[in-house]
Amino acid sequence: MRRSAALMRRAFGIYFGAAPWAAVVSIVIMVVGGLTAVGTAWFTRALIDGLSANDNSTIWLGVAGFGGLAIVSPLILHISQYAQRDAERRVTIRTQQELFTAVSAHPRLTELEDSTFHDRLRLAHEASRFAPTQLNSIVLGIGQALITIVTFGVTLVRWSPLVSALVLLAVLPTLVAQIRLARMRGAMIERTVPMFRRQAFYAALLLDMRAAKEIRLFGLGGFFQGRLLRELRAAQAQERHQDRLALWVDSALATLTGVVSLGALAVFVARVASGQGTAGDLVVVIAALTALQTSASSLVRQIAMLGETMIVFGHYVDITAVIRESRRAAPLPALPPLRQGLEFDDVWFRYAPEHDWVLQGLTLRIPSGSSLALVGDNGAGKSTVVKLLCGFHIPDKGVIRWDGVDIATIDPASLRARLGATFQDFMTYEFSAHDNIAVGDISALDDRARVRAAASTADLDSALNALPRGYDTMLTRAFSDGDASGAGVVLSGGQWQRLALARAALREEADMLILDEPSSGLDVETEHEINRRLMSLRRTHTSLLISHRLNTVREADSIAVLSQGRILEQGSHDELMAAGGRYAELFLLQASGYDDAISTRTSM
Ligand SMILES: Nc1ncnc2c1ncn2[C@@H]1O[C@H](COP(=O)(O)OP(=O)(O)OP(=O)(O)O)[C@@H](O)[C@H]1O
Repeated sequence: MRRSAALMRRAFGIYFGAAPWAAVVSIVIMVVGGLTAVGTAWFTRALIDGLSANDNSTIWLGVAGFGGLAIVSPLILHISQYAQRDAERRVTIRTQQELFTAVSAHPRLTELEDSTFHDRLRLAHEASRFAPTQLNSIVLGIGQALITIVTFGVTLVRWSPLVSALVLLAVLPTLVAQIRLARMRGAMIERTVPMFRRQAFYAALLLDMRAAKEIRLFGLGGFFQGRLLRELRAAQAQERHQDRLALWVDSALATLTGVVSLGALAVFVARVASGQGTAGDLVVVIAALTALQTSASSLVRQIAMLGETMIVFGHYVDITAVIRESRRAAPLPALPPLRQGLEFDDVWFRYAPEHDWVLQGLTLRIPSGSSLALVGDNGAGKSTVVKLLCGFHIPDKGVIRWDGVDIATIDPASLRARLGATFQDFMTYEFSAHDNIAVGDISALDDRARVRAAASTADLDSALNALPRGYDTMLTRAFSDGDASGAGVVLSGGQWQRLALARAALREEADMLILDEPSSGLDVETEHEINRRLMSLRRTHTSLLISHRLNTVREADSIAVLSQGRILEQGSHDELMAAGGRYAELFLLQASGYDDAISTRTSM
């Protein structure tokens, strides 16, 4: 009950805050609308009785009142529709802003990688678009139905309290049934969310430009479409089952209330026939019975919808609670510039309790101003080290220290402001080339010189200048953003990689540079050139470099080999080669590939 009250308060807070005028208009309309039905009945009665009694003043009262309502009622309908739609637009802006602030407010990735969280997020997203407005309409609808019920109820009670009580009691079973049906529907909505989410995933996949090549080459269109339809059918089957149940229950209960109303009508007709009322009275009674029946069933339906909408809106409120929690929480301390170094101290980590350990007692130190290269087999945990360093996850055991301070205890945003990074799975945004680089440090959005300098560091400046609209060229063909020339281009894989490097280079003030596989897609010449430029960047920064191409890591101050979640060996290139361990083995294996190629060429 307390939760329901809190949800209602929140919904009204959003609605009244976003569209106060629409809120006031809708309340006025609710009252006027609630009185319209009884007004129409009473003016009709005046008209009929005036005509029967040849009483001109009563006739004119009936005509004026009836005519006035005939004009006002449609007007009310139009104004209320306008107010409702305008409120919807304003509420959507507010809720979208709130919802996405909440999503971005999650400082770690742990929750975002949880499928249950995504199910709730989908419900919250749906609720954000309709729930506050719908809850407001429902409450107003309930108010309107109650006004109609009370006004007609008073009329009927004057005629026969017993029959009136029976008519109202007949609504009770419907009320109970509708509340149960609403709960079942709420549970059904929660059950079908994963199916609709999958269906949306397949739909997005079938429309995704990046997936288009593989879908066509491997002939996956029909296969994905089949899966999409399978999810949709499964979800719809649950909806259909629920709708059928509601149909049976609603039909049975509607018949019951219909029979009761019919009985009540028979009683009143008999009374008028025996001279205990006028024809006009009978009109009012018929109108009252009809209005009571429709208002009561509308009331019941609104109460049921209230329950269903609150279940969905509850997810919105829970998801956005993170905003208020983060406002209430004491601010975490900010991180000072790196002076001594960064240290992983016996760090253990796994992505979920049911998963295997990825890091098993990792101990590693990167002194300030030095460069450390991390190498190791696929799946050894190198990118995981980067994610922990960026504070996306917190170690299960052990500590990561920045100048001796546990990074789990400081503000993640201040940590990230001190890092420049290129991830292995970097993003390719469907923006212009300029914006694609500027996202690396959004303060550079209007600073063309800084963006160009960063592009130069990644050896990309001349390639971007050569594009049809230079740095303003859209790096996509899916959006034109007002450029009717259709000059959007798609960069090559290596060019994208250089662009991702430019993003990292944009943060020239960052204390630490993290490069996760920065050169895997580069041609040899570019790799050499970029290495040369990055080297100067690395000299001025503390850096962590991850690469499978061991010729790119040999200049690092220290090289650490990661294996089975801990450091197997560490030292300079020369030290590790002299030690003849895993690094030396891998280096010689890669070098022998080049030697074979060279000897094949010279023997030709
Ligand atoms: N988000 C995640 N959720 C669950 N498991 C994950 C996640 N990311 C990585 N893993 C698992 O953690 C292990 C280490 O992955 P990681 O990406 O850190 O390896 P890596 O050394 O960077 O590999 P590569 O050289 O192939 O890039 C892998 O077994 C991987 O399946």
